[in-house]
Amino acid sequence: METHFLSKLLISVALVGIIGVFVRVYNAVVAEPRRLQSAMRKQGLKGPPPTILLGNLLEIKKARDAAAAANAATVKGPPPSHNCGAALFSFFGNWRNQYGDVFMFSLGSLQIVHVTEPEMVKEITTCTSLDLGRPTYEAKDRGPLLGQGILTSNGPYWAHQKKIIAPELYMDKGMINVIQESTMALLKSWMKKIEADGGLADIKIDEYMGMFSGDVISRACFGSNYADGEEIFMKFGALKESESKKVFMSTGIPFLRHIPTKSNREAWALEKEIKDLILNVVKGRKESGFEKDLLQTVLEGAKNSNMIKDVDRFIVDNCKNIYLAGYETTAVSAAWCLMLLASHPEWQQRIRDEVVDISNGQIPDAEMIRKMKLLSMAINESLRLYPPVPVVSREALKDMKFGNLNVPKGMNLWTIVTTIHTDPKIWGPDSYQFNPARFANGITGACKFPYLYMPFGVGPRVCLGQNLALVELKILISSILSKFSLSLSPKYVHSPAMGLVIEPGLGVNVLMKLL
Ligand code: HEM
Repeated sequence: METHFLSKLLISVALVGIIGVFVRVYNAVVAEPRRLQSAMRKQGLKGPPPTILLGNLLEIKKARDAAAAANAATVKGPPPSHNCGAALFSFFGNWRNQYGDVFMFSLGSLQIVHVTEPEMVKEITTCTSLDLGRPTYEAKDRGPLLGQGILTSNGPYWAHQKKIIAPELYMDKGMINVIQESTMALLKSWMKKIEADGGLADIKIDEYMGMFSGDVISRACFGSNYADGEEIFMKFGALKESESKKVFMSTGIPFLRHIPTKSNREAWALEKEIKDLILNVVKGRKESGFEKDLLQTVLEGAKNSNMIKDVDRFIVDNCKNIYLAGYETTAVSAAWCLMLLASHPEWQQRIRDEVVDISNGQIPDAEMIRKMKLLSMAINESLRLYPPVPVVSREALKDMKFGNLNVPKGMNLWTIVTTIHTDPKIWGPDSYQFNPARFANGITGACKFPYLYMPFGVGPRVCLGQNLALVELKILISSILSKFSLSLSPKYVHSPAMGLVIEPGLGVNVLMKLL
C-alpha cells in the first residue's frame, strides 16, 4: 500500500518536473519570440519570416557558405575593393534592400532589430540609461569564454566594474615601455628571418601580430607574473578557438550550451584549468606581492567592494574579458593595416617619410606618435574598412523607446558597423576604397555624421582600451615601416572571415625587405 503511494508520488513529481521543463522550453522557444515579434509587427516593422527554433539561421548559413565559396575562388592578390560587409554579411545587404534600414530578424529564438538609420543609431549608441545593456545571451551562450566580467555585465554591477578597471587602461610610461619592448622583439625576429632568407622574406604576419598583442596584454595584466600570464592566455586561446566556431550558428538556440557534447566538455575542462591557473597567481600575490598591474587593480577593487559577492569569479572573469577584448582585436587590426599599406606603396612611402622625419631611427614614444598625422589617418581608414567588431549590440532590459519605435524588454538592437562604415551616402562614392586622405581633417571631416565612425563603439560602453590599442598600433606600425619595405606576397588571398572578430581567414603574407 505504502509502496504504491510512494511510486504514485514519484510519478507525480516526475510529471510536474517534465511539464515544468516543457513550459520553460515552450516559453523560451515559442512564446517569448512570438511576443517580441508581434510587438514589433504591430508597429509596422518587417523582416524575413523566421521559422520556429532556428529563426533565420538557415538563410544566414546559406548566404555565408555561398559568399565563402565565391571568395575563396576569386580574390587573389590586392583586393580591388574593400567591401567586407558583402563578403561576410550579404544577407544583411539583401534584407536591407528589401525591408529598409530598420527591420527585424531572428537568430534561433533571439529577436533582433537591425538598425543602420543614422538618427536611430545615434539614439541607441549614445543612450546612457542602464536599462539598455549588453545582450544577456552573450554571457549565456558563451559563458565559458566570457563569464560575467565587464564585457557582458549590465546595470550597477557593470558601472562598478568600469570604475575599477578603466583607470588601469589609461596610458602611462610603463605601458609605453611594455609596447616598445614587445615591438623590438618582433623587429628583431623579422630581421633575423630576412637575413636568413637572403634579404627578402615572405612572412605570414598574423602569427607575429598575435604574439605582439598577446605579449603586451600579458605584461599589462600580469606584470612580473607575465610567464604565468602567457600560459593562461595560451589555454584561453584554445578555449576561444573552440568557442569561435560556434558564433552565429549556435547563437540563440537555448539549452545547447548545457548538452555535454565533445566541444562543450572540452570548453568546460579548459574553463576550469584557466580558473585554477589565475587563482594560483592570485594566491601568490596575496602572500608576497605588491604590483601595479591590472590583476592587482582587479584584486584590490574586488577586496574593497561590498558589491562583489564572489571575488574569485570577479577576478577570473575580468582577466578573461580583458584578454578577449584586447588581444585579437589589436592583432587583426595590425594585420589588416599592414595588408593595406603593403598594397598601397604610395601611402606606405608617405607614412615612412613622416615616421623617419619624426622618430629619427628610434622606436617612437608617446610624444612622437602624437605628431604622426599620416599614420593616424591610415589607421583610422584601416579600422573603417576592417572594423574587428562588426556589430555594436544592445538589449533592452526594460521597455524602451527609440525614435518612433517602442522596443519591448528582451529585444536586441544591432548596429551593423561594416554597413555603416562603407555606406556611400555617408562616406562618398569611394567608400569601398582605401583612401586615408579622407581623414585629413579628422573624423568630422571624413564623415557626414561623425558618430557613425565606430570601430571602438560609441557611448557609455565605448572600448576602454581604445587609447592602449591605438598607441600599440602606432608604435608597432611606425617601427615596422621605418625598418622594412613591404609588398603583398603572391601567396596572399583576400579572405575576410568571421571568428570572434573579422580576421584574414587565410592570413596575410607580406614580402618583407630590410631598408
Ligand atoms: C583595435 C583594437 C580594439 C578594437 C577595435 C576594440 C573594439 C571594441 C568594441 C567595438 C567594443 C564594444 C563597444 C560597444 O559595445 O559600444 C569594445 C569594448 C571593450 N574593449 Fe575594446 N577594442 C580594441 C582593443 C581593446 C584593448 C587593447 C582593450 C584592453 C586591453 C580593450 C578593452 C575593452 C573593454 C574592457 C571593453 C568593454 C567596455 C564596456 O563594456 O564597458 N579593447 N572594444
